[in-house]
Amino acid sequence: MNRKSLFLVGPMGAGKTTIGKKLAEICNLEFVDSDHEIEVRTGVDIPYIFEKEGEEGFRRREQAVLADLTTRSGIVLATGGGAVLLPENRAHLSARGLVVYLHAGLEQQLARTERSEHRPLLMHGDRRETLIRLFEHRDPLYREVADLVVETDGKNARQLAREIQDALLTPPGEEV
Ligand SMILES: Nc1ncnc2c1ncn2[C@@H]1O[C@H](COP(=O)(O)OP(=O)(O)O)[C@@H](O)[C@H]1O
Ligand SMILES: O=C(O)C1=C[C@@H](OP(=O)(O)O)[C@@H](O)[C@H](O)C1
Ligand SMILES: [Mg+2]
Repeated sequence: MNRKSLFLVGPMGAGKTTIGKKLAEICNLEFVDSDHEIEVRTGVDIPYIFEKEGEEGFRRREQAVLADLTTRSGIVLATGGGAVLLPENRAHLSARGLVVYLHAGLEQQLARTERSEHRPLLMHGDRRETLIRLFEHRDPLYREVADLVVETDGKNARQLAREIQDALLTPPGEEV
């Protein structure tokens, strides 16, 4: 088994957290979610960090956690949607593991972020406008770091986990 870690990137609602868990399960790897790790390390939730320190404070904490978690081998890491914003994060993601960009169309992003009390960036203003603006800025950054781009529209989490497993973890010589 390839012990290189798998890093999932993509917009809010792409399914990074959900598919990451499934993927880790079927590949027998440890699952880690950077947002969850930030919450464990700080003892508070992400909306609280945004409220007290703004997005800038959250990005500093995210940067520190990613610098640490990307050094680990044999994990599936679900990142947050903004993990690719800082060049240092992109460098770590590219250099230290296999990066999977979970792509989702706007309608899917909208449907899957309907319940987003824990996503501060979607709490105010028009969710559709926000998702469009973020995606225009970030899509090129996701593509820049990706070893593999996976379309998530119309597929369930189990199918997607299998698809990624087949694409990345098939032992050499056993490809069909
Ligand atoms: N492929 C999928 N098909 C249908 N629903 C999905 C899919 N992936 C994720 N979801 C649902 O969308 C919501 C957001 O998923 P989540 O894993 O939190 O996304 P992310 O971590 O990328 O923001 C969750 O309610 C999850 O159950
Ligand atoms: O897109 C973003 O900037 C963010 C995405 C969130 O993670 P998910 O993509 O897992 O929802 C979380 O890190 C934070 O609310 C900011
Ligand atoms: Mg998530």
